[in-house]
Amino acid sequence: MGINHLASYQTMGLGKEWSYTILACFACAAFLTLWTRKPLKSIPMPNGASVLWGHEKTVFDMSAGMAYAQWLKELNTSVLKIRGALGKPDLLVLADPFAVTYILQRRIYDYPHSEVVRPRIGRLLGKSLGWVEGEKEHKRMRQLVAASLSPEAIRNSAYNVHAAADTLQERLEAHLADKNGDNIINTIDWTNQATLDVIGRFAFTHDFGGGINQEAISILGAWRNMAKVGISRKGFLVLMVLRRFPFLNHLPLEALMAQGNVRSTIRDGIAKELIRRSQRLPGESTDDNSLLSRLVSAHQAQLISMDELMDHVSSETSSQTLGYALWELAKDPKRQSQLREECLAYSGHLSYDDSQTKLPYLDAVIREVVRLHPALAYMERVSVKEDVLPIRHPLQAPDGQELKNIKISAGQTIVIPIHAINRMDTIWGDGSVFRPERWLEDLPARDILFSGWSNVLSFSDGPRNCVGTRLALFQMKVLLMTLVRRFEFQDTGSVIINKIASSMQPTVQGKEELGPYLPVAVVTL
Ligand code: HEM
Repeated sequence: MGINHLASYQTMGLGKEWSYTILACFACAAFLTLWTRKPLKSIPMPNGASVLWGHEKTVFDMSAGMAYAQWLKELNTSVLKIRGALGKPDLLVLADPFAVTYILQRRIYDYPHSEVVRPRIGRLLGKSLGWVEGEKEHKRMRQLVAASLSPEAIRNSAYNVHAAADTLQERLEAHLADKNGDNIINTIDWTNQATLDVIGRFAFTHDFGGGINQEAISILGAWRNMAKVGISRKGFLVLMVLRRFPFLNHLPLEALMAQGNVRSTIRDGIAKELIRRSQRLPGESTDDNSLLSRLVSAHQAQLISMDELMDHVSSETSSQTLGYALWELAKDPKRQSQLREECLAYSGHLSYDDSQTKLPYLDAVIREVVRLHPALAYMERVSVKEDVLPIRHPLQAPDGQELKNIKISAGQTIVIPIHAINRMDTIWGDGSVFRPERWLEDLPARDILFSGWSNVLSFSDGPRNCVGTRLALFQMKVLLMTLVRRFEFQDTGSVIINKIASSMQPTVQGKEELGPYLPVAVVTL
């Protein structure tokens, strides 16, 4: 190990002694791993693993999700393994529909989040629905949250989404009138403000002032700092070290503290106040079905803790997806006009029911953006016991035999490369192309499609799929419709490289130091 790597650990805030401890741990771990490395021996592996970082540095260096796509294509396989960083045992990468469906739909409680993802969710969002593991506990939390995100709940609260969309429109109009010519915006900033505004109004009956009042600035600022650290080289090092040595999760590292800051900003800043306002006397009846109201009632009935209660202000995923929608449309003026025409032909605010059927092109655009730009580029899970995974596409073992399933041992880390799966040419023909029309044509043959919402994995699948899917889709439709009716979006020519900090973060090539940035030019119509 060279001096530079030692220096890198020190810049993470670990200090010299810790750095030496980690290096010693690494040396032992690497030795043990190489000595005991037996499982997955018939699974293909790409070339190019480095001794120190395995294949994981390549995954980090390339635009998010691309390395998996490249390896799956090169090896002409739907299952592969990659070398883990710092001597971590090989990771199994699954892009096979049978294996993925088996895990997500049938055995999800045997495949909890990996040891690095779970503490991260805990730090970011607290011990909320996304964090909880175990069937009983998860079902309890899920039931609690799901009713507040049902079609009925969204139908009844659609006016909140409309109010946030109107505010966004007014603010952008004012910004463009004011700036006089400076019309390039970072879409992510604007969509972050709008989706925070939606979740505040929808779930917490709380006004974030269009996403720009002091509370909103603190929350979005904390998210941004977390993302900036997460996408940096330092963030990668921390992630790899934590994954290899989970006990380090409890150290005061800057990258971890940045995640913790997001949560404490939410907790200390607004969550307490929201709860205080919503407290009602025990036994007092209510037909209020809002998320906050249900959580507060559950808290009073001691069904969930104060911690669990404070963990539901999250809107980043919808914001990023919406940002990518504007960026794709900016690069494709013809399709943008087609969408505008359809949206202008619909008068007034979009109702939840109409959003399901009345605007087919808007629906197709949203499906296409969700497919091409999944907010989570991949999911990591760990098997709790030995298992045999079914696969649709048999593998060729080195001895020439056909493998029709994969034996895995307890503790096996599994990567489900959502981004690569969603773009597979073997399913879509032109998987990397933005072509909303594919959703208006016949879909590919059923037996090659994955399951999950709209046959893509962006909202995951099975009992732990995204419980907020309906709200996410409705708000993205309303916000996008509002924007394209009033503004034209134009390409700036910037090359976008996607990075990951919990979720997908677009950056401009050569300007990565700016953090998440997805520029488009905007003109008021
Ligand atoms: C485009 C927007 C969104 C995308 C792409 C998305 C994607 C996902 C994915 C992939 C998961 C599974 C994560 C895993 O198991 O590791 C998930 C879970 C979850 N999502 Fe979303 N999400 C979005 C918006 C939302 C919204 C708006 C809400 C709530 C208001 C929400 C709430 C949740 C919750 C609570 C879970 C955990 C569910 C469980 O474990 O049972 N999401 N989401």
